[in-house]
Amino acid sequence: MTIERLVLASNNAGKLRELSAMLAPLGIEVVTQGSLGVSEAEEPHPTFVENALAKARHAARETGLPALADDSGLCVSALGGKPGVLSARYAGEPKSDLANNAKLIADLHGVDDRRAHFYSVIVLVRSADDPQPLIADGEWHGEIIAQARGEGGFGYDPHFFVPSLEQTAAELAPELKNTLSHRAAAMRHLLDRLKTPS
Ligand SMILES: O=P(O)(O)OP(=O)(O)OP(=O)(O)OC[C@H]1O[C@@H](n2cnc3c(O)ncnc32)[C@H](O)[C@@H]1O
Ligand SMILES: [Mg+2]
Repeated sequence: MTIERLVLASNNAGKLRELSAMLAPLGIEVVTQGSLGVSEAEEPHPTFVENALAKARHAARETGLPALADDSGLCVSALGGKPGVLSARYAGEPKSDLANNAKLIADLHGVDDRRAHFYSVIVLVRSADDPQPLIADGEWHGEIIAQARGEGGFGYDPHFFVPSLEQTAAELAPELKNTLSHRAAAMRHLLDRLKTPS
């Protein structure tokens, strides 16, 4: 599959930064859906993969370009996998990282089991009705800590502690997060598939 230009189907500044950095070495021209005036896609589905597909198809339909979307979230063991697909709006509307983190920490008050993982599905469609979308996923395991640490990243990163590094995702240099994260793993798998002729 040869792609010269694609639209990033996300309105999340943190994600756009990370995805753009990961795609930079490929020599593909990357444009954000915001710069092309794409309307906000619905994300009504119970699974990450369905929401990622919906976002990618929507951006491809509105721009006529190949589109890449990420649907991701934080899955906390003691909360039965929540906030999961609802991670962006865990504390309700309007979306707020601060409010989401406050709710997460309140929900885990007094809970010993702090295990959690981030999950990302990245979907690439060549056109809105592409019958053969490229789909890849990745996970990143860690623990939720009550005290926020670090200024980097976005979303739940200040509370996502990686024991092997003794740092939160927000304390990691962006280049390091971009090699270790759920999104990095999904992107690696996707790019492997992209390189395979079909
Ligand atoms: O749908 P788009 O426009 O891409 O932006 P979004 O923020 O709504 O994205 P999602 O619907 O995929 O929701 C993902 C949420 O999961 C959280 N999240 C995902 N990846 C994360 C990461 O790398 N670090 C911290 N939080 C993350 C964060 O709260 C995101 O808002
Ligand atoms: Mg979203």
